[in-house]
Amino acid sequence: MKAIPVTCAIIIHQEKVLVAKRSKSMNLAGYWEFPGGKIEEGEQPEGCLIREIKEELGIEIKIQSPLTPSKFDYSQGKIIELIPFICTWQSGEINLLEHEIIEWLEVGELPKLKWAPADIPIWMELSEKWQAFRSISSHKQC
Ligand SMILES: Nc1nc2c([nH]c(=O)n2[C@H]2C[C@H](O)[C@@H](COP(=O)(O)OP(=O)(O)OP(=O)(O)O)O2)c(=O)[nH]1
Repeated sequence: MKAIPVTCAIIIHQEKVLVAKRSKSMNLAGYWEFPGGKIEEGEQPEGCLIREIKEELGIEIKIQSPLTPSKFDYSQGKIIELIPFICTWQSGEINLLEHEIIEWLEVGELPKLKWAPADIPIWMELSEKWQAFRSISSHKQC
């Protein structure tokens, strides 16, 4: 069965990570994820992610580096291949256009969330590599 490619953004700002809770209108409601979405035909993963983050959060991001994709079989033939990228916040103000809430968390707080299953290997890899990414600089000033 072919996996559905979905990109997601690990947005790092001031040594914290943005996490988003899926809203009632979404599939997997109530689960936490890294924002992003499905790659459309003819799209590259990076272009997809920039588009999705603008659509979901209303901000511009800069893609910094990829992490390892994670495949999860949600059953009934629905396999998601989640393709993560470390990103920084370039410009714009966050506006929740799809998610219920977002939080900025320290990496050590990530295990406490009820995660969409495909995301678990991704935040684990992020935790392992955190020293390399924690101080990644953002153009966005608070
Ligand atoms: N954006 C995003 N989606 C994720 C993550 N983890 C995870 O399992 N998913 C799943 C949820 C969805 O089934 C799919 C992404 O679809 P989407 O958010 O673009 O669109 P959707 O709600 O209409 O999806 P669907 O109802 O067709 O499944 O990937 C994640 O970290 N970010």
